[in-house]
Amino acid sequence: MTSSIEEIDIDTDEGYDPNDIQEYLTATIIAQNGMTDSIKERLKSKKAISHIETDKIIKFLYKGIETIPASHQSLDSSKVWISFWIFHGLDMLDALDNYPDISKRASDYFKILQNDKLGGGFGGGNSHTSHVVSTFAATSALFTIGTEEAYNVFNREEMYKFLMRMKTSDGAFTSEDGGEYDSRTTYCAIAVASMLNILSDELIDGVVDFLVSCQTYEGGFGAFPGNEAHGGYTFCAVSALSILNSLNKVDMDSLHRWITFRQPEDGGFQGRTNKLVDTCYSYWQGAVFIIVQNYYDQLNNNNNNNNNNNNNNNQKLLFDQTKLLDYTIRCCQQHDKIFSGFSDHPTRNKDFYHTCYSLSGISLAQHNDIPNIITTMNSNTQEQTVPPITINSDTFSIDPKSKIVEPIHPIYNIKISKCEKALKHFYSLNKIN
Ligand SMILES: CC(C)=CCC/C(C)=C/CC/C(C)=C/COP(=O)(O)OP(=O)(O)O
Ligand SMILES: [Zn+2]
Repeated sequence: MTSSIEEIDIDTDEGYDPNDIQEYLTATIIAQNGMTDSIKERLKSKKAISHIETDKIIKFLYKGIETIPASHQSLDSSKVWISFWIFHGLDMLDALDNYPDISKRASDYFKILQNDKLGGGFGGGNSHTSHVVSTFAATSALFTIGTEEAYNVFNREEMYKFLMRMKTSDGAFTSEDGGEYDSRTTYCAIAVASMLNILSDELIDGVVDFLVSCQTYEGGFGAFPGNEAHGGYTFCAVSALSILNSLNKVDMDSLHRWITFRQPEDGGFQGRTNKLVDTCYSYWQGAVFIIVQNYYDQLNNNNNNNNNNNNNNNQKLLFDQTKLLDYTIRCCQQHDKIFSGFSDHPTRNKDFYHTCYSLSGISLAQHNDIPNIITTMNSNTQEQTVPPITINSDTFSIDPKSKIVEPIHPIYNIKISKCEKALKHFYSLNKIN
């Protein structure tokens, strides 16, 4: 096999065999071959454990509540995100609620981050101006804390004014006053408004058209019309369209095809064509698979004139759940004597972001029937119905003693029980518009 791009002499065709596709080596293909090799190596090494090191992960996350490593200094504007990654990671392992004083400490801190006398919304760090993406992280963190004290932090009237101020004339939302806008900022605004029961006709005017225009010829969605399809932005566009009940406007077959090709034989998900698998996409792309599945399920139910949301019990998901668990748990769990957590790739260090989204992806892959949650917990009613969610039995073939991570809502990435409780709370309050 040719080992570098330079060795291919295209002009003379020397050494070029059109039947051997391995000859077409590019920088990204070489990187992918390296990734496949590092996965194979990892699977042979003692580091490849097949159970989730629950206690050590909890220790890693607890430590993060008290001390942020000096190396995270540059992430000052992401304090709100670091809080969410840690809280949600712990919550999925059922280790958040008993942490001493967590509700009061988090609520007091998030009150400081909320700019309710300065135009609404939340900043990402102390004294930061409001940002739509930080506001989504703050909302998710407080939903994850899940107490009345946490819910009472929100100033919904000011939040509504903030989101209305962020609206653009083409149906998107800017990140902040004078900031950029894309499918990500638009999802964050729509998700927050639907979570807090402040979604009005005026707020959503034009949003569906903007999001639909971000779908590319590949089938996935980009940040902006004409941008390359990417898993993060596809999650954002498809989730927001699902909240707005408008997935019928999407070229769903093309999206389905695109997302199916995002799980190469490495087992994990890649964010875009020809790029490396990475554990954060276990959630971003995993959730897209589930939203697509829920869309087809609903379509089939409607075609069958059947009003039950779904009749298939123990319905498997549209991706290879075992392979995703294998990549995430065995290849990317980085453990030492005391701590454990997840990295993006087999040869890298653990961090809070990948620990949160790896556990979120594991949660999706360990459960079947999760698509039904989207239909029954649709954030526009106080009547939340939690459907039966079955455990994917393949998870036990990887390790019979597997820890089952708590099931999450695929669109909001909040533990189901916390999501149900918060939505009931906010949908019992007056709608603001
Ligand atoms: C709700 C919310 C804030 C969602 C954000 C979702 C989002 C845009 C995630 C993608 C972030 C990410 C890892 C980009 C990597 O691009 P890269 O070019 O470094 O990596 P690649 O090679 O995997 O594409
Ligand atoms: Zn990543």
